[in-house]
This record gives sequence, structure tokens and C-alpha cells, in this order.
Amino acid sequence: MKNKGIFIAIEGPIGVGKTTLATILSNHFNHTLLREIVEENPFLSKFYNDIKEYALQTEAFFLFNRVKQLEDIEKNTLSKSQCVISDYHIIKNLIFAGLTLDKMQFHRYKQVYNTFVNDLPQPDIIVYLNSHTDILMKKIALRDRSFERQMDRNYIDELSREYKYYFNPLSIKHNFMGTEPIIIEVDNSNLDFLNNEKDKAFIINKVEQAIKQLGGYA
Ligand SMILES: Nc1ncnc2c1ncn2[C@@H]1O[C@H](COP(=O)(O)OP(=O)(O)O)[C@@H](O)[C@H]1O
Ligand SMILES: Nc1nc2c(ncn2[C@H]2C[C@H](O)[C@@H](COP(=O)(O)O)O2)c(=O)[nH]1
Repeated sequence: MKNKGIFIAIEGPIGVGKTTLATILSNHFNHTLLREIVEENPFLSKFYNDIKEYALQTEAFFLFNRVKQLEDIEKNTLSKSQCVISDYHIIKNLIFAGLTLDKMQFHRYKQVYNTFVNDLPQPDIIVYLNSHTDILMKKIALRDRSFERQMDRNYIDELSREYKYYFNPLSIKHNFMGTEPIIIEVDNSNLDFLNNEKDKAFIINKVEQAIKQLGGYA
């Protein structure tokens, strides 16, 4: 067992079920839950009205908030051998920024990203969820956040495609700053971790196996 706590992150496109699964897993394993800030981002609703105009502010806000959260979680939790389950991986900043910023902005943003992310704790295990776009659109509608009501299907489609690119097993090491986390990829289009005990047991078992692989205890 390593001295630091195990760090598990859940990733995947908007509405795929990250927060839902992270909450289920943190309750099951009794680990600290790290939730991303969303509503606190003052640019997000303006961003959805005019992506081009507000992209840089939105991406910068998300990046610096996540940097602060991850610095805190390292200091207060992981370094004290406590485990963390997070509903995001900081790589999502690059995934979104690559879609929303123009070429020059993205080039500069990546330099800032690399400078900060090098010193942050990196997850040992990532659960990468994906679903069909139709299902993502349905879940986004079901959640009914006011600023997501006009969500563009093409944006979700492109986002899913970018996620697939970043989580391609052949480019993990390159895309994840030289780290090689255990990736559990699950298409949850037809799974319901929330209401179906069999589906919940399936994902918990996968995570338990990954923890054992690390030499840790669930
Ligand atoms: N497996 C599931 N089956 C049915 N509904 C789900 C499932 N997982 C999540 N949901 C619902 O879908 C919506 C989006 O889930 P959420 O966890 O907020 O996604 P994310 O954090 O990836 O954006 C929520 O309304 C949630 O209750
Ligand atoms: N442009 C960006 N938008 C982001 C980023 N992180 C989250 N978000 C948006 C997407 C959703 O509308 C909302 C919550 O995200 P979930 O994936 O948890 O549903 O916030 C980002 O880095 N850039």
C-alpha cells in the first residue's frame, strides 16, 4: 500500500453520470468526495449564450479553481493517507479548451496548464464513462440546469469525440503528462448505477479490482 491515499477520478462528457457515480463510490468506500465547482463559475451561463466571446474567461476560471481544489486535496487528504474520489480529472480543461478556444488562445492556455498541472496530484485510477449522444442529451435535459437548456447536440457530439481521443489507450501516457493511471472504460448507455443494484455492483467490483492492482485496500 502506498503512503499516500488512493486517488480515483471519474471522467466523461457532460451528463454522463460522473457526479452520480462519484457520490455512489465515495459512500460505498467511505472516501472523501471531491466535487467540481459548476454553478459558482460566473461566466458559464454567458458562455452558453456566446461561446466564442466567453470561452477564455470560462476556461481560465475552471482551470484555476481546479488547481486550487487539487492543491488543497493533496495537502489535507491524500498526503494524510486518506483516499479521494473526484467527479473530474483536470485533463477536462484541455478537452473543453481545445474545443472552445481559438488556436492561439489554446496554445497559450496549454502552456499555463502544463506549468500548473505538473505539480498537482494525479489520479491512480480513472473511471472513464461514455454514452450515446442521445442518452447524454436526455440526461442533460432531465437534470435541467437553466444554462444547459439550449445545449447544442453537436457540441456534445464533439466533446464525446474529444474524450475518446484523449482516452485512447495508445495516447494515454502522452496525454496524461507521462502518468499511466489504471483506466476503467465503461459505456453506461444501458447501465443505471443509481437504481439497479446489479449495475452498481458491477462498477464497484471493477473499482475494487483496480484498487487491488495498486496493492491497496478498498
Ligand atoms: N445511470 C444513470 N441512470 C439514469 N440516470 C442517471 C444515471 N446517472 C446519472 N443519471 C442522471 O443523469 C443526470 C446527469 O448525471 P450527473 O451525475 O450530474 O452527470 P455529470 O456529472 O457527468 O454531468 C442527473 O440528472 C442524474 O440523476
Ligand atoms: N467550457 C467548459 N465547460 C465546462 C468545463 N467543466 C465543466 N463545464 C461545464 C459543462 C457543464 O455545463 C457543466 C458541468 O459539467 P459536468 O461535466 O459536470 O456536467 O459545466 C470546462 O472546463 N470548460
